[in-house]
Amino acid sequence: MNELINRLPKIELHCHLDGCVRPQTLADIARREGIELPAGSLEELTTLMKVPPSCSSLVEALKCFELPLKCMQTPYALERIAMELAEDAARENVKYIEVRFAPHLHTEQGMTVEDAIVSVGAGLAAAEKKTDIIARMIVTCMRNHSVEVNIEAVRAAAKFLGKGVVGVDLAGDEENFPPELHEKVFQLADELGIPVTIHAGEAGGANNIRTAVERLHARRIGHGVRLYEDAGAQQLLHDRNIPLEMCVTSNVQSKAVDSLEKHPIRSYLERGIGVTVNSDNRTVSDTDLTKEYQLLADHFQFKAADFKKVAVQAIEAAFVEPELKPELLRKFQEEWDKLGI
Ligand SMILES: O=c1[nH]cnc2c1ncn2[C@@H]1O[C@H](CO)[C@@H](O)[C@H]1O
Ligand SMILES: [Zn+2]
Repeated sequence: MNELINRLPKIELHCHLDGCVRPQTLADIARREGIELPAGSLEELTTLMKVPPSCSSLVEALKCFELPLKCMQTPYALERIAMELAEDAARENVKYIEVRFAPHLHTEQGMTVEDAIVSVGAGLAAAEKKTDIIARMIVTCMRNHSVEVNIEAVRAAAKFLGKGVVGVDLAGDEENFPPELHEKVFQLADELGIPVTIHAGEAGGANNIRTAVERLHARRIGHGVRLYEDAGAQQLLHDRNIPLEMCVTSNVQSKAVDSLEKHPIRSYLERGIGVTVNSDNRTVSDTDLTKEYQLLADHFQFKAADFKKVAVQAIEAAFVEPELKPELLRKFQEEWDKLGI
C-alpha cells in the first residue's frame, strides 16, 4: 500500500500557505530581511513551527501562524513560499491544488492586498511551469477581522477571479467568531459570482455548518467534523451536493475530535457525504497529503477504491475553471490505469 500511496494521483482543496512554509525557507528569508527568529538552529525552528503535542484547542493551534507570518511580508517571500508549496505538492503527485491565504495578514510592511495576491499567483504560476501541477488561489477572510476588511479582501478576490483566484474562504477562531458575523461579506462574494468555502464545524457546532450554507453561500465546508451532531445539516449537505474538505491530522491536533479513532471520516464516506482529503497545514501540522492518505489506510481501512472516490469527489468540488475538469479527470484515470486500480 505504501508504494501505491506514493504513486496515487492526488488533489488538494484545503491548504493554507502560511501553514506550509519550509523551515529552511523561513530561515533564509529571515536572514535576507534581517528578521530575528526565536530559534538558534533549523531543528529548533522546525519545532517552533509545528503545533506542540500539548495543543488543546484551535485557538492554541492558530498561534503557530504568527512566526511564519513575520517572514511573509514581501513579494519575494510570498512568491517563493507559494512556488515551493506547489513544488512540494507536485512531488507527491498532486495534480491540482487550491492554496488559500488571507491577504490582509501580509500587509504589515506596506504590501497591499492586491500585491499579496499577485505575488502568490506568480509563485504558483512558476511552479506550474516547472511541474505538472495546476495551482489556484483561494482568498481567505479572517473571522477576527472586521466586515469592512473582509469586504476589501472579497473585492480584491473578484478582481483576480479567473486570473488565479477561484474562491473565497472564512478561517480563524471559530469558537469566538461565529459565521453569521460575516454574512454580508459572503453575500457580496455570491453577488460577485465568487465560489465560497467556509471553515465550519471544527471548533464550533454543526449549527455553524448550517449557517455557512444557508446564509454565507458556502459551496464547500472546511472540515465539517461536527456534522454528525445535526441530521438536518447532513441532509442539507446531501441535498445541495456540498462536500467536506476534511483534514484528519489537523482535527486531532486542534481537538475537533477527542482522538484519531473517533474521527468521523469513514462514516461520512459510507453515508455518501462528499468527503475530500486534505492536509490543511503541511508544516504546522507536520503532515502532507501522502501522510494523510497513509493515516487513512492504516486507521480507517481506506483502499484504492476509496482514494479514487475521494479524488473524483474533489475534482467535482474543485473551484477550477470547469473546462479544465475533464482534462484533470483524464490525467487521474491515466494514472489509475497505469497502477492497475
Ligand atoms: O484549520 C484551521 N481552522 C481555522 N483557521 C485556520 C486553520 N488553519 C489555518 N487557519 C488560519 O488561516 C489563516 C490564513 O491561512 C492562518 O493564518 C490561520 O490563522
Ligand atoms: Zn483550514
